[in-house]
Amino acid sequence: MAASSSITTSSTTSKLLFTSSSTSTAARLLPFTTTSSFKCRAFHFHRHRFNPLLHVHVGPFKNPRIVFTHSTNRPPSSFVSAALATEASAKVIDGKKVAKEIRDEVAAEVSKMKEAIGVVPGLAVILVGDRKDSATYVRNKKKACEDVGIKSFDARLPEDSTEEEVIKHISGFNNDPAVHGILVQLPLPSHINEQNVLNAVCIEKDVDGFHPLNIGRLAMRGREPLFVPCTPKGCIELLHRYGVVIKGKRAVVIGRSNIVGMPAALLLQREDATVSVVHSRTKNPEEFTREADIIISAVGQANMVKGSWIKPGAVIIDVGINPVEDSKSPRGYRLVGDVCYDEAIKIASAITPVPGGVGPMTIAMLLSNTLTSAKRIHNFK
Ligand SMILES: Nc1nc2c(c(=O)[nH]1)N[C@@H](CN(C=O)c1ccc(C(=O)N[C@@H](CCC(=O)O)C(=O)O)cc1)CN2
Repeated sequence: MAASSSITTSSTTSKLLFTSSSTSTAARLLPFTTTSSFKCRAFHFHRHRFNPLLHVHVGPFKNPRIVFTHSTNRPPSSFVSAALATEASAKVIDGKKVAKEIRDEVAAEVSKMKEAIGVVPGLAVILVGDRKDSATYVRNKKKACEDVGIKSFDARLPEDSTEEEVIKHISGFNNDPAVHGILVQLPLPSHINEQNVLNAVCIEKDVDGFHPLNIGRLAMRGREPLFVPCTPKGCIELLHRYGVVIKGKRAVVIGRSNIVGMPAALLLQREDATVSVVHSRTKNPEEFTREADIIISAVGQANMVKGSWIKPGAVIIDVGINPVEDSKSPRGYRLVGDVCYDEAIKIASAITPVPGGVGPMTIAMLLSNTLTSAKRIHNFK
């Protein structure tokens, strides 16, 4: 296996620029990134600069691929072009497809439960304010519930609602036996204390897994959380379903948000990976990522992770969903991940696309958590 240091970066002092807030889910919640040139150049630059020797490597997915090894000897140009012509690309981890499989599995279980004990799982969603993206996610969650036979309840509260009003709605759902899962769509308007609100959800119905008791249990050896946050759970589920071995591997999580980065790191550790967390204060993050067998990136910086940051054969889970200007797109923008996909696909052994990677898994995991909750509450195996 080629040393990852064979692909170096031009900057020796690079630093992450993303904003790491306790609540943000990376770029889902960030404004547009303006990227004049969206093509990633670092890879091409280094490829030519180092005239790397190329050889075939069989990665975890038995995909023949090209691995770059550092050499000062210039290979014959015909060799280079022949090798480039056969350049293999990473396996694409299809989150949309896996999410559909999970939704089908949940639908079958929901119908079995209804038939056996007459109970229909119920999910309550609280939306405060009128953020368009949040309204879309809530609508998608409602539709996903309908599709699998979960009953959905919702409370839509105005932007200027008080914390007490939000908590009153949570209490109503806490006491409603038809509701097995409760989630408060994030982010909340800035005048509302998110911690107070999340603390008010009873842990038995905390299908988002954001209650401090659930996170605390996730962090402790020998303790089990009642629920695991949906996006990080979706990342691990993708790794499992694609047969990626986690045990004993080096994993790097980029970002330390409460919603994704921090729980993703805890989950990887529970799976016996050796985990590093790279964040906005990390100096030279690429020194960590280049050692990683698995990278989960959740920072919200379009194309921040270059090909040169990636160890050949690594598995990349890209949680970032970043809108970048694109005049050719009808919406005027398109979505890209934190990882420079065009570069990474040539170096990694497997990678999630954006869109269609981790995003759809978030809602599939929510449905699965809601079903688990209803089963637990009604002691249905
Ligand atoms: N209470 C919560 N709030 C938020 C969560 C959460 O898990 N719980 N996560 C995000 C938003 N989110 C769900 O709420 C979410 C984000 C993105 C997707 C998704 O499927 N994305 C698509 C692209 C969609 C598009 O085209 O715009 C994809 O990646 O393919 C689903 C759910 C913040 N808030």
